[in-house]
Amino acid sequence: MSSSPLANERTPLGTAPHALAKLGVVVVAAGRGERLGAGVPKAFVRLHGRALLEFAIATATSLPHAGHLVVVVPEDRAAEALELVERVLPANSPWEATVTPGGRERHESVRFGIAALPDSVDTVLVHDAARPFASAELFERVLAEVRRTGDAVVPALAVSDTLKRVDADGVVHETVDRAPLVAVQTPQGFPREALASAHETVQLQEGGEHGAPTDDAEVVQRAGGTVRTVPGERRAHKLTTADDLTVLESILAANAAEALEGP
Ligand SMILES: Nc1ccn([C@@H]2O[C@H](COP(=O)(O)OP(=O)(O)OP(=O)(O)O)[C@@H](O)[C@H]2O)c(=O)n1
Ligand SMILES: C[C@](O)(CO)[C@H](O)COP(=O)(O)O
Repeated sequence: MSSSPLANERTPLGTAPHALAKLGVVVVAAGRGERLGAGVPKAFVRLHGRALLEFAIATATSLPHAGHLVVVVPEDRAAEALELVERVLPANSPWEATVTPGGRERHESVRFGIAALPDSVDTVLVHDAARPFASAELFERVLAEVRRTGDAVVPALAVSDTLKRVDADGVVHETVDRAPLVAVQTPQGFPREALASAHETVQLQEGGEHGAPTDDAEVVQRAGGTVRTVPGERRAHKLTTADDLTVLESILAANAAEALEGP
């Protein structure tokens, strides 16, 4: 960080001055976490004394690139998020950071995040704060594939359970072939222009036959773009319900030295 993110009021919530950033990372942390029901947004849930958002910021800004990080948070959490950014980013970091308010739906928060990136950013990784232990290697794998292909890229894991189609009463109608199915994670990577214009297109279509898109790959696909996959990883597990806390605790224990390393 070239100076404190509070030093320059470029957005309503504060920003650092920016140089020639080419990589942008948007960490979305503005969800309400209703399925978890912790009483605080998931990004601010603490594991071993640290907010989930802190882990995501630390990993994103550990990438060996000069980049610009945008953290998208609920408006009333902006000051807390700025404090986290200041704590995590070392004074000599090549990363600059902006905190900006989110929207009602995830795709709106991403759109606001993209808008807060400096013009010099040409490639964007969008990451859920709710996946705090996605590794730097995963970020690099996605980024390399975006730059190699010029397409959108998402991390994907094979589905390991047998899948059934059921009706509203829970009665099974058929077994679904799982061979062509994958579960996708974040970070998801995109050429900036493709992502920004896809979000504009989807915003105009809102209220149409499709519901709200749940990830950015879907946004790009709806706009006619190609989305590729790279191998995902178990440690990029998402906090969705209370059961996931146990999974995240075990991932943290398995990667404790690295994940709990102080700034
Ligand atoms: N309006 C929203 C909704 C979601 N997110 C972020 O998108 C990620 C994944 O979303 P999800 O798991 O659906 O989070 P929540 O919306 O918080 O969860 P819930 O649906 O249970 O309320 C999270 O890091 C969340 O903070 C966001 O920035 N803005
Ligand atoms: C973006 C995401 O993490 C990809 O799996 C996911 O779509 C988040 O939203 P969800 O509604 O919990 O699937």
